[in-house]
Amino acid sequence: MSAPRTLYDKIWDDHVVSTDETGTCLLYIDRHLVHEVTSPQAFEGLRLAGRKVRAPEKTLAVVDHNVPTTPDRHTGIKNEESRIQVEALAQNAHDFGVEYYSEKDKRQGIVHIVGPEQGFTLPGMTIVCGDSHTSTHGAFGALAHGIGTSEVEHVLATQTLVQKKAKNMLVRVDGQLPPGVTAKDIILAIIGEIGTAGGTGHVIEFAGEAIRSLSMEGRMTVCNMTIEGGARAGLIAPDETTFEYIKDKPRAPKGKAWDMALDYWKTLHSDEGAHYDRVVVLDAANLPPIVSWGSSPEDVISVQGIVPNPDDIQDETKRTSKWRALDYMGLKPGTKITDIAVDRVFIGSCTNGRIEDLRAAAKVVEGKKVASTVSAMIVPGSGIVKEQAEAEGLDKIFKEAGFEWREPGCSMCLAMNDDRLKPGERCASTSNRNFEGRQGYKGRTHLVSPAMAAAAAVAGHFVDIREWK
Ligand SMILES: CC(C)[C@H](C(=O)O)[C@@H](O)C(=O)O
Ligand code: SF4
Repeated sequence: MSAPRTLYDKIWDDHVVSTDETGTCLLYIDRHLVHEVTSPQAFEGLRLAGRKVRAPEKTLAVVDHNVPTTPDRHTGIKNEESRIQVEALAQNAHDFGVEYYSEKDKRQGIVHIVGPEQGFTLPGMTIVCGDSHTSTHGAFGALAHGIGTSEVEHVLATQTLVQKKAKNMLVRVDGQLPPGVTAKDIILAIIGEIGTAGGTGHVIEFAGEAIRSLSMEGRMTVCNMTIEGGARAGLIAPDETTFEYIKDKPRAPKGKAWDMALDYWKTLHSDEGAHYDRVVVLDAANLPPIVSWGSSPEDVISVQGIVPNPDDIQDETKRTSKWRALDYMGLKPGTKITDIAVDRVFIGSCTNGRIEDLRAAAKVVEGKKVASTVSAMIVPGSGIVKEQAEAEGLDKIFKEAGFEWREPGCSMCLAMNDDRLKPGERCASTSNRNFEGRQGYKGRTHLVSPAMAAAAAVAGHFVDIREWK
């Protein structure tokens, strides 16, 4: 009998092409997702070296960060820099024979939402993208890494990646989530617990009853933010929920190929007794809805809590940095979270821009109105999500409540397109990053779940979704 292995060990072993004397490996890459921000120099490198893309059929390109999300976007991109990046990807995809979803394609959207919904993301695969939130795809039991631009070029040219193996970490979330508490709250709580460096050097496998009970959308939310916890990647073993999600997706294996794939996928779980270098255990039943108060995703607290006092922190560097965060956020220690008023609400991003997220938000706002002091928008994560939401009438619910209903893209998750906060504006956001300037110069971000963001839009301040009527 061979030694028991973790899910990470298994996928790793199945993809190692060669190992050198230092332990550095060449890994075979099954899928490569490409967006406009991190690919122009990579394609240029290929061009200069006279190289081709090694496996165009394993590569998929889509624009997301720079595309406008306003209904008039078919008239073209006004911002010069954004337009150049988007045009470059279109040209590169054409020149190198890579499938490409432009902003006019219904399948366009945020790269990490598009991959899974096309069945491009499958269990057991190695998946890369020049984007840190590639960890999202780990929800399918795929080993999914974010990579840099020079690595994008390497993968385009060779379909391999140079990697050293990371350590194994297990995060087990036992029990069942209480009503009103979501996958977003799970991952925010985990990051609050382990800190933004907590996963450094590790691949995190998420397991336990609460994780198993999550839908694929919820699992993607959890794996998406693994990167905010410092880990190389996040993983969840595939199960019936996974297979059910994948089954009819356009690029999923069909017929005999499906049966064979399923046989393999069912072996993709950690063996009994497999070794983890670190184990963290949380109890889902104790989790509240969570709100971030500072400028790091580890700065989190229960919605029933108060803004903490940095003076209670022993470590001086940390104390100074948390004071700075409070100053940036315009908050005082002791303020009740539910007394914090918001100016903007953003529901979208690769963390929470999927259909289930929009359903959760719509349920909260149905028949209600966005507060007069708040400007709020919903940005579906992809054209497919948008179409599904419209088929269910969610767009009407949102529009009647006073939300803007936008076209798909990264939007206000990061200030790289026209959607951004003005200096001093405070936003309840379903995205994943809250560092200074992330959503716009001097903008203030509070990370929350879709239901919590929706409730804040209506109330004008944070409210405990568990008490929502
Ligand atoms: C622009 C891109 C390289 C970046 C990332 O890698 O994550 C972006 O998606 C982000 O979320 O900050
Ligand atoms: S939605 Fe945000 S986090 Fe996701 S890829 Fe786009 S910018 Fe990055």
